[in-house]
Amino acid sequence: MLTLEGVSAGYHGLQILHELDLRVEEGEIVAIVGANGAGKTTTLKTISGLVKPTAGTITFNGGRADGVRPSELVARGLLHVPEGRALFGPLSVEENLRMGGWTRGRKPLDEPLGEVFGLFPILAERRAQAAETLSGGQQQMLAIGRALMAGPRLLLLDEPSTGLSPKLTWTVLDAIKAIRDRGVSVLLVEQNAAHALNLADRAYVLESGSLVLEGPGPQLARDDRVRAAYLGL
Ligand SMILES: Nc1ncnc2c1ncn2[C@@H]1O[C@H](COP(=O)(O)OP(=O)(O)OP(=O)(O)O)[C@@H](O)[C@H]1O
Repeated sequence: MLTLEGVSAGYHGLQILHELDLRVEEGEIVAIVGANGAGKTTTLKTISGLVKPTAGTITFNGGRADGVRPSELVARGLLHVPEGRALFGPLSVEENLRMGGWTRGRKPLDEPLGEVFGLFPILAERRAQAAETLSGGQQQMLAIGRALMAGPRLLLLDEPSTGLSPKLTWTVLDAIKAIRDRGVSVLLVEQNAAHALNLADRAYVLESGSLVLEGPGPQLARDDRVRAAYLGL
């Protein structure tokens, strides 16, 4: 579904990512864990076309994805939910969700809207409330819900548990599993390695812009280097 081969990228001539090889298969939850500043967000931005790679190739769903405009990638089913969520604050929950459905053109949005409300019933209850007045957890659900409105094949999620209480974190993590079970692949970036490794079918460890380990989530969680560096054990 998604393949990165030898991908390097950075900002203003400063290289941040070094020759990344990474893949996400259909129906997988894949996590990237790493410390602050390791390049996790930059990796997602490079995949979604917000940062241009300086080397390497990215393919998505059988076609080239590097050098492609972000809006075209969205139309092809590659959706990025950024850290900070980027909601339309003064607009209502329902208006935010409907904006997410722009790729469907003039088709009615009742069906995808119903699916999002089924996944996150709290959003149905709050459908008329301004996005900026939602709690942090509700805003995260809305950001994910808005991406789902486009009918994604792959969701890129940047730190979905940031700022959430433990209970809400589990609500969001359970929703990510439910999304995968509906056939959407997920690439998840998390500083909270315990959560990410627990959830992921496969995971990568990113250190200073290089991928240094790869394996099934639970197996990486048992790796001594991962335990010492990222799980505080
Ligand atoms: N727009 C930018 N211009 C210049 N440098 C940037 C820019 N965005 C990020 N960087 C730098 O790139 C490096 C990687 O940042 P990135 O945000 O990808 O890391 P991260 O692993 O997501 O970190 P965190 O967990 O703290 O969010 C950092 O050194 C950061 O300062």
